[in-house]
Amino acid sequence: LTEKEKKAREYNSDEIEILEGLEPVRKRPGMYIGSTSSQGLHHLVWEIIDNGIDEALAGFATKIDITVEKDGSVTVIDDGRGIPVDTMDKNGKSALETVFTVLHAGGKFGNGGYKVSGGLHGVGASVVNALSTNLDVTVVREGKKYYMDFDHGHVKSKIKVIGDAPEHEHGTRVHFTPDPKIFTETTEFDDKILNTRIRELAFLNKGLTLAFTDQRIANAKPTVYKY
Ligand SMILES: Cc1cc(C)cc(-c2cc(NC(=O)[C@H]3COCCO3)[nH]n2)c1
Repeated sequence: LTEKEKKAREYNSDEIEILEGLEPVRKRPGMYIGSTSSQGLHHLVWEIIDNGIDEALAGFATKIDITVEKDGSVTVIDDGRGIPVDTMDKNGKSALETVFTVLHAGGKFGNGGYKVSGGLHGVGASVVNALSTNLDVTVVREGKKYYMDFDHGHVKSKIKVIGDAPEHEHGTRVHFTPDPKIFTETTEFDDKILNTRIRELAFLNKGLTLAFTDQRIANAKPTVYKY
């Protein structure tokens, strides 16, 4: 086979999906997050938190922990059911991978009802993934701990079981580093912006606990919001 013939043969449906999936997001980020200024940067956190709020609205998550890590990356953890990890018959990928690599892939709403809160259970997750140099996700559900990570939205390591978990432990942890090639104004999170909106989200979702910790500050303690 000539190189040309090999290339033609390799360009199969997987390529189509990935190109369709996230390339447009990196090409026109403003279409998906409004802008690539500080406001767009913080929108990444809102998208991930919104998915945790959807899980709380569904009646499963009671707490969402948000942390700015020392290196400026962000970790968000909820105690919901955990994003499903089983393989989707549609594309042979795990539901977890699909949520982070396919645009508009999100959770169905129980009663099929229309969305009332922000996100659509995962629609924003793939956008955050596309605009991050690295994103890793850990899911604890049904007695097992699953892990996978991504590089600029592309799968870096496929889903794998990294351990067992007690039956009563469950949830999702998403950790991401915004891409400085996209967020050219700043990739530095502002804890006044974060605290203000996180407090607002706690007020809007009474009963849900949101805790914020800024690890860039020495001996930082969580600020807990609950109404
Ligand atoms: C059943 C089901 C289906 C889908 C698509 C997402 C979820 C889901 C999604 C989340 N959480 C998230 O996406 C983010 C929310 O912030 C904490 C880290 O995980 N919890 N549960 C659950």
